[in-house]
Amino acid sequence: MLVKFRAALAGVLYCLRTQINMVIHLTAMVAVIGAGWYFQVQPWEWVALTITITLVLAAEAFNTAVEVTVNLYTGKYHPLARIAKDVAAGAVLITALGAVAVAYFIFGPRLGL
Ligand SMILES: Nc1ncnc2c1ncn2[C@@H]1O[C@H](COP(=O)(O)OP(=O)(O)OP(=O)(O)O)[C@@H](O)[C@H]1O
Repeated sequence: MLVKFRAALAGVLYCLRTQINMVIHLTAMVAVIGAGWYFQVQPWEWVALTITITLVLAAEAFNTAVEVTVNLYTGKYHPLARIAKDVAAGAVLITALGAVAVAYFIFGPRLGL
């Protein structure tokens, strides 16, 4: 069990070491938590923020897994490799847009937007 946990942790650390986007997402997460604390958001809003942040980070991790898997399969240009990576990146984009929407609904009114 501990071995599996260590392997999963190694996967997260790999993402942090190699993916600048993961660092950007984590920075945004810290900013959102700070804003939530500053504006004293409601418990249900913390739930929405937590789910949203988790989705974005998980999507980025899956995106990294897809990239590495495609690179393992081929180092050459292949239309399917492009599609696989583009779709995985698209999944991250979808979660990021959702995160912007959630942030807008929660912080927008407090910022007078
Ligand atoms: N083997 C390939 N064949 C065809 N297109 C590819 C291939 N590898 C990458 N691409 C294209 O280049 C884009 C960027 O690929 P890359 O592997 O650099 O992803 P990335 O998101 O920039 O990853 P990283 O965060 O590691 O830099 C992909 O979204 C895809 O459109």
